[in-house]
Amino acid sequence: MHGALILGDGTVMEGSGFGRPAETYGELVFNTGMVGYTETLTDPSYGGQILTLTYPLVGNYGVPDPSERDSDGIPSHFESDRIHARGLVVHELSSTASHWNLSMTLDEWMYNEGIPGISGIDTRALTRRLRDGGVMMAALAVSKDPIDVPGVSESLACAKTYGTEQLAGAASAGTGSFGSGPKCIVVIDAGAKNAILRNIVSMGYKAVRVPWNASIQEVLSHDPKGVIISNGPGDPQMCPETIQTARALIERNIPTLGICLGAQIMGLAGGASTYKLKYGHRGQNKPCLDVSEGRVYVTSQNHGYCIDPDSLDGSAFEPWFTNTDDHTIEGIKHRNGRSMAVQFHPEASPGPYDCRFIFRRLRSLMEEGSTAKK
Ligand SMILES: NC(=O)CC[C@H](N)C(=O)O
Repeated sequence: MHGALILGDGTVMEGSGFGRPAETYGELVFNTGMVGYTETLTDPSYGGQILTLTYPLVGNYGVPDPSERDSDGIPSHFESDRIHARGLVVHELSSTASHWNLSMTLDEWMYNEGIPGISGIDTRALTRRLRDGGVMMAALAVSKDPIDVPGVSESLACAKTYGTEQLAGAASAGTGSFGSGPKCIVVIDAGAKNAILRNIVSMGYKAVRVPWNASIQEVLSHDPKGVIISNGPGDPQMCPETIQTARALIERNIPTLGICLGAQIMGLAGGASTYKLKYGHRGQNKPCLDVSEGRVYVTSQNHGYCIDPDSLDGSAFEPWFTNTDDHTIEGIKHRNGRSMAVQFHPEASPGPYDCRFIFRRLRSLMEEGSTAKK
């Protein structure tokens, strides 16, 4: 099949199409992870984006069975119930996928999900372009017929830009309850990954999922011991309802953990501000320093926005983690110790499990009250 990737700066890259023939538009971002395309593509935080992978060979272990669920009813291998990225750009698509739990190839899965992909692209050269020019809107066209590049470029110029779309609402899976623990943690779902639910259940708590725009009354109606504000796509400033609920949780001293988009929302609720990074952090080996303990963790990340460090002065929060590559803020904690937020992904999936202790910090806060300050 024909495939063309057309960037907002006028660059055109032609390759072979795979997945579903379609034309799609989104913010083009790159991820440096070497594995984990199943989890990455189903991560709702990629809503509104076309994803390119720097690792050169993709698809060689296929895709597991989407219907497999664990005993708590949470999908075993997928981070949500569908692919959220709008398109996929790879260098080489493996033609010989093989794995013990493979149920289909990446090409078949993307076809079934209606998502176009392109291979034969020098994704490392493309990544250098994004690092120099910053993330930009792009079009991906896949067709059995030759691509009308000028026509697609024209449509790209009219496409809605990433930052102006309300993406969290579309990514939010709505209400649900998982696990059977006697006490519950409410997850405000702005596009929550299933790994967040798995971590809650594995701590012996019930996970109660509420929509991204749930009011404080709706959250409190579940009598939660704590609350997690989830990851999700888009600009955090497009989520005023979630920011309002976060502010109410902070005011009530309810143990709360924000993750990625949730961290940015917590920051905004506490009086800090956010800004857009030039090309974001997306990968599985991003080093983060715990500024109070002087310890560095290897973290999984996927974000394009960040909390402004200068705006933390005079806000309810202080810095907790910084990124040792570019010194941006990667975590904040409330000055009263009752709420905290991390920009990276303690739930991993994909990525290292080194930061699962963040969930245990929330548990300490819920179970020991204000003694668990860190
Ligand atoms: N993974 C996330 O939650 C992403 C948060 C936000 N959409 C960003 O890009 O910064």
